[in-house]
Amino acid sequence: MKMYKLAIAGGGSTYTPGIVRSLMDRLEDLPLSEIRFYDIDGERQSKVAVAAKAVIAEYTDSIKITETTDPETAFEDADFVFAQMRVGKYAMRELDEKIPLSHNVVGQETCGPGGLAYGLRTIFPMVELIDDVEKYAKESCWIVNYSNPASIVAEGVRKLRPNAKVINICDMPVATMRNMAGILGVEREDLVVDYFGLNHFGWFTKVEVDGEDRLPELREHISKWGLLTEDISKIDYRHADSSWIKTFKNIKPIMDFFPDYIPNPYLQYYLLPDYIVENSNKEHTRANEVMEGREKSLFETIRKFEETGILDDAFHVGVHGIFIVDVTVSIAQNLAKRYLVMVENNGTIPNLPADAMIEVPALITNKGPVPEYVGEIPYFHKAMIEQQLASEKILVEAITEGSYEKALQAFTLNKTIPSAIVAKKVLDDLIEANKEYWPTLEKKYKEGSLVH
Ligand SMILES: NC(=O)c1ccc[n+]([C@@H]2O[C@H](COP(=O)([O-])OP(=O)(O)OC[C@H]3O[C@@H](n4cnc5c(N)ncnc54)[C@H](O)[C@@H]3O)[C@@H](O)[C@H]2O)c1
Ligand SMILES: O=P(O)(O)OC[C@H]1O[C@H](O[C@H]2[C@H](O)[C@@H](O)[C@@H](O)O[C@@H]2CO)[C@H](O)[C@@H](O)[C@@H]1O
Ligand SMILES: [Mn+2]
Repeated sequence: MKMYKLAIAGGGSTYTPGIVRSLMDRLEDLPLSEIRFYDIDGERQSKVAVAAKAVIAEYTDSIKITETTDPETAFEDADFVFAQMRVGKYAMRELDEKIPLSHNVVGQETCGPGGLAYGLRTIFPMVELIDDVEKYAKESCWIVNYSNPASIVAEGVRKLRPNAKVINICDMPVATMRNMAGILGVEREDLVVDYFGLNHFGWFTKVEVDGEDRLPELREHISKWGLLTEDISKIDYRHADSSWIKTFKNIKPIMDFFPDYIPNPYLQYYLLPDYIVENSNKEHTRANEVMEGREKSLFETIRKFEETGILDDAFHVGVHGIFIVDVTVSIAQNLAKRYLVMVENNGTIPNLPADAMIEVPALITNKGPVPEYVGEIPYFHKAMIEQQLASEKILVEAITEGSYEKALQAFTLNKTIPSAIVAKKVLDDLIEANKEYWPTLEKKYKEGSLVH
């Protein structure tokens, strides 16, 4: 039996113990001889590894476990690398959210200026990770990447390391399908969906169960409750925070306006930005909620385990862990299972640029994802996608060319930002906050006098 060596980059992530539990649940499909936890923050890594090891010990003692901050130790001879780095950690996420909000612009970790800022921090570390993996791991090694902002990361990788074996994935579509399945009273695996867009920027165009169109029923439900089960207590606890409840409820106003397709919940930031800002607490954002919630409870669970040997059932698997393992099993066993992932367009959607990194259904094989033909998309969605795509592509050019003007274009083009004046103010504040992380963005031209 083939045994795999797997490394988790960003091993100190709050998601690590849950992902490890998903891996343990699937050992028959993905037998592991080794798991290596790799992080640039050794202290955080070793604390989180306490929990991850305790989870593994519930299943087996035959997996070699390594914790390291050394890329060679992490990736040598590896078969798979899971990437889940948060460059700048929650401290920078908080600024990505609060700086735009201070200018009355959406403050979000992956959408709008916060996402662009996070992208500017993440592309070069991602390229470094790819280079390390290529240097040390097996030639067949795949990087399965969750690191956000996935859309910008995918574009950066496409441009800077076009031949890298990286598959960029996101759990938002599967989480959305989990809610759809709950509403329809079926299993998520029973849904057959069509979907197109960019990451955190797409639409479900078909939802079928056993060949039957269930979109009309979902439309009807959403028009009353949004994309939540009628009984909110049934919701996955990862999504029980008020911000996630509001997010799933906001599918209702979006579909009241545009009932054709079911939007990815993240479209709220582009279609309802003024409403989102009005309803945001500028002093207490999602980063605070996560630090006070998921992160705090993880470290408390670890402390309790170290003191008492009792491991609370805190490492819920959820769709996040299930999905990354499903994708990996499909690669490892060449199953060609159909999942929504990011791929280079190349004609899948003929009326979008061939070099766009789109999110669509694809068959996941050991040679990578093979996208299913989508066909032309309507003008409204095409126009929205192209605006966002341009913002993300120009941002990547800004990084590679070190260009302030291109960064300003990327911010100005983003639909969450009302004008170039606001774009400049937000960008300048973010440059100041990201001094440690961003490449230098040179100004080619002397600044005009109108903008203060
Ligand atoms: N694509 C998706 O749908 C999806 C879903 C959930 C989370 N995520 C992403 O997963 C990541 C982890 O999220 P989290 O909330 O658990 O964050 P976290 O801060 O708890 O964990 C991230 C870890 O990455 C480490 N790190 C930072 N830079 C690194 C580098 N260059 N090399 C190696 N490690 C590095 C940090 O030290 C930290 O331990 C984030 O990027 C988040 O956006 C993506
Ligand atoms: O605000 P956070 O850190 O809680 O979540 C941000 C991430 O949100 C999405 O992932 C969800 C996922 O949809 C859900 O099923 C579950 O696993 O929790 C995740 C975190 O809430 C999104 O897809 C990611 O890109 C975000 O990083
Ligand atoms: Mn995502």
